[in-house]
Amino acid sequence: MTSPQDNQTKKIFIDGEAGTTGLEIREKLGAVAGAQIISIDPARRKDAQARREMMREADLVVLCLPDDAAREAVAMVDSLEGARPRILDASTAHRTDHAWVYGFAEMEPGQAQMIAAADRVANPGCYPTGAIALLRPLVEKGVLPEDFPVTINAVSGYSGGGRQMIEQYEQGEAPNFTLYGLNFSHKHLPELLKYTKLARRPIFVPSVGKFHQGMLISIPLHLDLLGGASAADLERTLANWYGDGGLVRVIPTQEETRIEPEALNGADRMELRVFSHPEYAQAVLVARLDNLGKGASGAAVQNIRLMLGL
Ligand SMILES: NC(=O)C1=CN([C@@H]2O[C@H](COP(=O)(O)OP(=O)(O)OC[C@H]3O[C@@H](n4cnc5c(N)ncnc54)[C@H](OP(=O)(O)O)[C@@H]3O)[C@@H](O)[C@H]2O)C=CC1
Ligand SMILES: CC(=O)N[C@@H](CCC(=O)OP(=O)(O)O)C(=O)O
Repeated sequence: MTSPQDNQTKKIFIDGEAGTTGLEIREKLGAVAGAQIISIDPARRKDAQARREMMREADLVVLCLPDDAAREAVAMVDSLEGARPRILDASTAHRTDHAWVYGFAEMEPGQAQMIAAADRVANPGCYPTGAIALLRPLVEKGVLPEDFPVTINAVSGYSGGGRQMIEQYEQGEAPNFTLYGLNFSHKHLPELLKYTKLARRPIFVPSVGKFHQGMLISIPLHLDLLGGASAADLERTLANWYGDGGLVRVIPTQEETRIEPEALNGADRMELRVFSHPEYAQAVLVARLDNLGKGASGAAVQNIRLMLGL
């Protein structure tokens, strides 16, 4: 017999549950009332038939897979007969696909409602979460011209590279610090361009350091090239956009002159700051988040709750 309680329970299959992001989502969903995780036999976690069976049973399929495997998983859902689970994809595969809703609830008014109603939601990338949060309000409000030459610097903990990179670091086989993306073609650029609304391709210089998780995204600006906008204008625009008490918060910098990436580890929120010097007319916008939190599993659980009304 089914109780009303059971009727409200939503079944969630995490394809890639054993990976870095999958494990974190599973753990966080344990605390969400009404979320029932249906798990695959670990011995069959890459078996197409076993995965299809789970997909058929699920209300929502969460993909925590490499891009190609995520595309294959979507094709598997599409080929199911008589079942149409909704999909949340944590990979890069569908983030700029018009048929998918971008899963950044705070990106602009109405986005959370679009996520709640969507069949297919793409979870944002970790670096784009910070850069889009800083840039989009400024572009939309006309404070930053859309063709402004923007450079996005960023540093991530090594868990951002998934299981393989974690193993390299933990076996002592990786350098302390590495700049990368120096082919100007990092996989996040299409997503950065589309959702910042910048018309000029930004220069994106990511880096990875010898710490497990945590992330900073920083964007230096010469304010005299901004047509009169002051650092206070930038901060006010961001503060008005995000308001108080949400997961994206604008923090006044006061006397701070440094910031480190690990302070939000384990948290699902993100902090935005505008560092500046009035005399030199220079500013640096900084976003701080946990790449595994608001940059991955935190955003995923936020989207799961929106999609399933939990
Ligand atoms: N780590 C992070 O900070 C972030 C990650 N993401 C995205 O989330 C996705 C997952 O990343 P992450 O968790 O870090 O990666 P991991 O490598 O840690 O995990 C991926 C998991 O998928 C499994 N897998 C691979 N191919 C298949 C397949 N064909 N069928 C079933 N399972 C498969 C892997 O198994 P095995 O290890 O045995 O190959 C592994 O368990 C990626 O697309 C990534 O871009 C998004 C935001 C941030
Ligand atoms: C340190 C590191 O390697 N980070 C990854 C980004 C994280 C990732 O692959 O996930 P998302 O695209 O879903 O954010 C990279 O630069 O490819």
